[in-house]
Amino acid sequence: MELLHDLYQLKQRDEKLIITIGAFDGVHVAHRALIAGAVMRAREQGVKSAVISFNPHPDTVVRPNYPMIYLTTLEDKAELIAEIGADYLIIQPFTTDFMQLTPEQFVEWLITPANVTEIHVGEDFVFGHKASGNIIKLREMGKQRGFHVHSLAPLEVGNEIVSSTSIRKLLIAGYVDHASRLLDRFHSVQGIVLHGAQRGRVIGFPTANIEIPSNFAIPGNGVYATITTILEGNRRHEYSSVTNIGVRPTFDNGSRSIETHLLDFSDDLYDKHLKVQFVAKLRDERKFSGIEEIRAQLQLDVMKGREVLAAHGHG
Ligand SMILES: Cc1cc2nc3c(=O)[nH]c(=O)nc-3n(C[C@H](O)[C@H](O)[C@H](O)COP(=O)(O)O)c2cc1C
Ligand SMILES: Nc1ncnc2c1ncn2[C@@H]1O[C@H](COP(=O)(O)OP(=O)(O)O)[C@@H](O)[C@H]1O
Repeated sequence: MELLHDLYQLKQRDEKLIITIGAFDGVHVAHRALIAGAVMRAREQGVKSAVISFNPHPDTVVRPNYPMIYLTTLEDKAELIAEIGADYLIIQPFTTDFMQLTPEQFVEWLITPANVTEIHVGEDFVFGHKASGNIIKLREMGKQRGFHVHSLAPLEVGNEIVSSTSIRKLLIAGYVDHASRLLDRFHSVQGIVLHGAQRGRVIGFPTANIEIPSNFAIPGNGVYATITTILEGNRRHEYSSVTNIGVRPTFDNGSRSIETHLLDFSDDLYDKHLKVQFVAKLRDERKFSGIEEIRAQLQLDVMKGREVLAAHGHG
């Protein structure tokens, strides 16, 4: 897949294109179905497929007072879209000027640089200033301008419509396993390992504390069975792990942290880049009477974590 930042970069190529367009935060099962549909059609016809998305998320510009909580970093989004098989990913900067485009101008922006033959979008797709363009308008414009519109009805998993909003809510409430069914993968959080109070090694469970990324979906406080990956350039080392998100009521009731204990691992992780995938919640965070009691619980957490991860085919 080729990553572009401007549709006009496609102009010189003079290729027929089947495109899909959206914010695609999380690249959840419905996004995947839409993108896979466009990729399949393009392959059938021997033309190229392009995914058009935005950065930052359009909601941050359209609703600036409403805090945005991302499900994916831009890098993860690109990687997930590449895995589906798209030929191009175009990340259009979403600015206040871009937000002002009328639906007609939006479609001109979309189709002028390239030879777009089909546009694949969800049925509820809206575009242009104040979301005044919809699928009916897009079809009308397609008739005039010579592209076909394919729409996908809202996708359900177990009678529930899949949406980035519902996944954010599930994660924040700690339902990481439920969220993973709508994502078709485990939700993950990445960060650099910071120095903590160095209490972990005293308890017998050293924990790598990762910096909490801002504006990102962090699962609710609690203890989770996780898979932690150490990212070093192109190298990735994966470990089973148990992770606590919270304020450590037994000790300091301090600032919120994400701390992960890697199983069958003993090495320095400070300043390393970690990715933690959340598989299932094990329990709520609690206040214990002291080190002995928390140590006994952590041993149980590790046992339970191993069981849960094994049931998911890991470890
Ligand atoms: C799997 C796991 C579960 C944890 N559960 C709790 C908990 O329920 N209550 C609590 O106060 N701290 C909990 N902790 C946090 C420990 O208290 C913490 O790792 C310890 O304070 C070390 O902090 P440090 O990394 O800053 O040295 C948990 C940590 C892990 C790894
Ligand atoms: N199995 C492990 N899981 C997590 N961190 C480990 C592990 N083994 C060694 N470490 C190292 O120990 C550090 C955590 O020890 P800890 O006493 O909890 O200190 P801190 O409070 O600074 O996090 C990690 O950042 C990492 O460098």
